[in-house]
Amino acid sequence: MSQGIQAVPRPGNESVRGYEASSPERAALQAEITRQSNQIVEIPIIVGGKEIRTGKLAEVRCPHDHSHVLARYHEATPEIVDQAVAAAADAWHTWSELDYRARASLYLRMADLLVGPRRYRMNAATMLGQSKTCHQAEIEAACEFADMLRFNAYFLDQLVRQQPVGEADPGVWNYLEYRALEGFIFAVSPFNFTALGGNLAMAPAIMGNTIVWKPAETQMLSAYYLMELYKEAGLPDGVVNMLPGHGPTIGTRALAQETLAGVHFTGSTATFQHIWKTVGENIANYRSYPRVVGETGGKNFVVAHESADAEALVANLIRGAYEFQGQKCSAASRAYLPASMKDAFLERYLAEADTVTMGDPTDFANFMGAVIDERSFRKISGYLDSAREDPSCTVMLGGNADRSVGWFVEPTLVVTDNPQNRLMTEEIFGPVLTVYFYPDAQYAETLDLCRNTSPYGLTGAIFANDRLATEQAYRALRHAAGNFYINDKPTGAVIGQQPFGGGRASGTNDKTGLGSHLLRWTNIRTVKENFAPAKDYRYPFLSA
Ligand SMILES: NC(=O)c1ccc[n+]([C@@H]2O[C@H](COP(=O)([O-])OP(=O)(O)OC[C@H]3O[C@@H](n4cnc5c(N)ncnc54)[C@H](O)[C@@H]3O)[C@@H](O)[C@H]2O)c1
Ligand SMILES: N[C@@H](CCC=O)C(=O)O
Repeated sequence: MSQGIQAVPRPGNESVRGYEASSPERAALQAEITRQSNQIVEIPIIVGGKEIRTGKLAEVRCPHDHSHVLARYHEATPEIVDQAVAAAADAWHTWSELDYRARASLYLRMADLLVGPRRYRMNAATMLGQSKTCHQAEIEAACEFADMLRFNAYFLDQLVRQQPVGEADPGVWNYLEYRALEGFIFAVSPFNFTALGGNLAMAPAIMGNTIVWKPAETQMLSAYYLMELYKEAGLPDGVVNMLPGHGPTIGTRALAQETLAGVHFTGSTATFQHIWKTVGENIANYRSYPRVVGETGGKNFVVAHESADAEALVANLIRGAYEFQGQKCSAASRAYLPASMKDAFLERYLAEADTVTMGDPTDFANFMGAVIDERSFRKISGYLDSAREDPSCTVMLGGNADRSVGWFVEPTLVVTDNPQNRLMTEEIFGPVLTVYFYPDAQYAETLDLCRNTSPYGLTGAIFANDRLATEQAYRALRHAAGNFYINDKPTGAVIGQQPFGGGRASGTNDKTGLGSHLLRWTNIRTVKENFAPAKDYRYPFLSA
């Protein structure tokens, strides 16, 4: 455990670069975008550090230019899942035995590599492959993942220092050992955050666990570069084994393994519920009870009180609803605004939203790119059709989608007079904000309505200047959001500052960015050493 070693330094958050015109970072990023645009990467399966090619290839294309192929990846088969589990088991013997200080040190080095020489590679891959602007890529693929690596090293160090607090009996020494779980962790990541692809594997790995990682199909380019980063930083082979391919094919085989020790998932609620159910059905076949940690969807709200600052409300709704095309689990998706504000709000919102630019995100003039793929495009288009056809809805802005070059969906504002409309209750995962204007006098009822409308509990925000109104919302919405914002957008949580996650249908709320998260990935052993063991079984009351 080496608690005598100097503590891991307390990290700060990595500074976000601005990419202003003629800045050196803009030039460097543009050069890297050009380089990556002019190649097609062949992505292998990586198991035990070895590259495997099945020849069954799938493509990664630019969402904003779907004729542009960026990469081809080899799809894993069920037999390769078995090989990955075996490779993880092999690596476990050395990785889980390694001193925690060595693992922490490796993570700090990895973070420095990421935001140093590999920064533009990760950002460019995220912009091209996931259609993020330079800002959206920078805040997560570079800065957030570096923060995750550094804070996890710090949290690990803090955790192993947590030891029994009771005063030991004379002649006794008690301590805790933070062991790896016995088996492998199945990490499953979504398309929308490169940093999550990283952290879903690397958070359990820092506790000595070894990982079978299944990235999202549409995130494969940045996923591959993450594997390159790990190798370059000196991560031993087999600690993270990457399986590109079809979710259910890989998932079915991985969840059937008797050595499954945990699932670390982020993605949709439906997929997580399926995984949980499968784990439940297989429970008698596992060697231990797998830890199941999952963060899923949201239907995130913004409530404004009549005292709210209208300018701040509009700016934060536009950012919260449309940045990264609304494809954040935290995106503002439903808003409850006072009727007295309606005309002024709409006037300002429409004028501001009219300046929002959409197109190829590698053109630095654009605020938005395209949604991730055809499946997503069709799903969001269905909601736009529903808004147009439903008499309780009026499309005030946008409402159109264009698939001719890329998967583009216009930033959309819908006003509804039915607060139970599906646009107010279901996760859309696209740039669609629906607003319900409530009678000003019904603020308390509206808070109840907001709390009870959706099955999710991820993020939400209150905009108010009146402190009593703020407190009323704080109390009424206590269980409606795991991340609650006051006069701020409900997106953009920062590691170490706003630990992230939600309850209800949104997940297990184990809070990424909080030290206690690592407790889910360790199997603590309590050790009592007795320097003067009893030599007579009789208690004092039995002696003559
Ligand atoms: N709460 C959070 O922190 C958070 C963060 C990011 C994204 N999300 C959510 O993620 C969703 C969007 O991401 P997505 O479209 O990639 O989600 P998704 O559920 O479609 O896919 C997530 C991952 O699960 C895999 N998968 C699918 N079926 C599987 C199966 N049967 N077994 C194992 N793996 C399987 C996919 O291939 C992918 O890697 C949204 O609902 C969003 O809210 C939540
Ligand atoms: N942590 C991110 C959301 C991640 C989900 O997509 C935020 O706070 O906006």
